Amino acid sequence: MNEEEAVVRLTNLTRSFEQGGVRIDVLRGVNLAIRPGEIVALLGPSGSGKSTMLQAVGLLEGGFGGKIEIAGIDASALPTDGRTRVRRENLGFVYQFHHLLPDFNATENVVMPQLVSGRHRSEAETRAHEILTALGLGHRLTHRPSQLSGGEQQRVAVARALANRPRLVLADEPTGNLDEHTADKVFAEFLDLVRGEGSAALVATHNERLAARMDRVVRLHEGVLE
Ligand SMILES: Nc1ncnc2c1ncn2[C@@H]1O[C@H](COP(=O)(O)OP(=O)(O)OP(=O)(O)O)[C@@H](O)[C@H]1O
Repeated sequence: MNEEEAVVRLTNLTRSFEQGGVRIDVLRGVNLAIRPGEIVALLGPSGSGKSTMLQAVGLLEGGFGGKIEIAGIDASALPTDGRTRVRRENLGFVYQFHHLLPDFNATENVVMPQLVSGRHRSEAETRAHEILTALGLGHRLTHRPSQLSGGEQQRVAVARALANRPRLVLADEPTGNLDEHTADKVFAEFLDLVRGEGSAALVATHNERLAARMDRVVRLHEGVLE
């Protein structure tokens, strides 16, 4: 893979935390490159640093050593506003808990990030309806999160993450809060949608079964990928 090809390229990524005078080296030199459209499972035991790694790639926090390139841009070298722009233009996020805005309905939750990115409202609404319908929520467009089931809430969160057609979706246990049957269904829909949109994804999970459905599996062990 040449430099231009990677959606994300991590080179010697490190992160340490200090707590009560004790230093923990969570990431000790992580290297990873993800191709456009490639869906990668990130496995590792609890506390191995999966969320920390996603935070690094998501440009959500500082304090990391090494290099984080997103779509060929060295984001680790950018000031905060530059990182925000790279994040908005390239990344979508799905978390274990949906983090939807409680006072806004499903459509509005999916419209919001598009408005922030400068899309016109009518276009954003069309896109929200298209993507929510693709996820089987055509009959739930005006429901608020509290009026939706857990699986439906998580589908709205998936729609929100994909709304801006991100090059890379970052997902942290995206179905970890759902029962097994619903998790399997929502996860299959998530994968279909990501594949259909041609986005790449990095998905942290404990679930080997879900991991096996992705294109590649990487494992965090003692601060490095194996
Ligand atoms: N802000 C912080 N301050 C101190 N330690 C932290 C901080 N954030 C994370 N850690 C530590 O870093 C380690 C990795 O945490 P992280 O949440 O990345 O693991 P994880 O693999 O995502 O775990 P899980 O699967 O349980 O979600 C843990 O030991 C955690 O306690």
